[in-house]
Amino acid sequence: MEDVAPLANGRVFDQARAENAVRELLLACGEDPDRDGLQDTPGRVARAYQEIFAGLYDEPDHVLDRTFDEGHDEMVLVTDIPMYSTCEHHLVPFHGVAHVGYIPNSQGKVTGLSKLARLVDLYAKRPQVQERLTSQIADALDRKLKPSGVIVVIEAEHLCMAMRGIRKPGARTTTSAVRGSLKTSATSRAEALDLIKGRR
Ligand SMILES: Nc1nc2c(ncn2[C@@H]2O[C@H](COP(=O)(O)OP(=O)(O)OP(=O)(O)O)[C@@H](O)[C@H]2O)c(=O)[nH]1
Ligand SMILES: [Zn+2]
Repeated sequence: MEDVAPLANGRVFDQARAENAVRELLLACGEDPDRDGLQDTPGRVARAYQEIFAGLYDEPDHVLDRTFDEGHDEMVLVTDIPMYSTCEHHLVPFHGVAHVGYIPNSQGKVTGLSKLARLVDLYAKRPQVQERLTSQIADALDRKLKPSGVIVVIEAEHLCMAMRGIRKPGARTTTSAVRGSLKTSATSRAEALDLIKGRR
């Protein structure tokens, strides 16, 4: 792999800089980055961060480029999409599941089901807060599919609240974002939430 890999969206991942930063962090913590066991760590951590933040280099709208006119104008909902993201305050993971649904527009414009999970992954692989992650997924669907309604619900555990700080492992945060008819119609929204809650 080249040291500075040019990636989409005008951003680059600077491997050498990231390695140096990890080495500095180890030194700052009082560790010896040259001891056996840590020698390859800066390179490894840098490569891991390139993967963990891969969504910085992708254009979300491209995920939804392929659409089909299926004439289906009722709810499409994918639940329990596994989600791993990184809290931008502490750079530790928050993880859980995302539920993503939409009601196609009157032309019945739909996208592939996997694209909903791809969209979750793309935005999750950035430094994030859960609220923004949830809205960004909803807004991308709204923008590209121009659906009648969108709902995104994310349930996650934040390791910054579990392994440090307030130390409440198991505490779960739920966020939702609704757009269009799923925002304006309490009945449609209740139907979607029932499908999400009753999925097991
Ligand atoms: N709203 C929101 N807050 C988050 C998210 N992830 C982490 N946080 C919170 O961000 C806050 C940062 O608070 P600070 O007081 O600046 O940082 P801190 O001293 O490390 O806070 P503690 O975690 O309470 O120890 C904490 O309350 C975290 O729980 C998120 O996705 N959404
Ligand atoms: Zn945090």
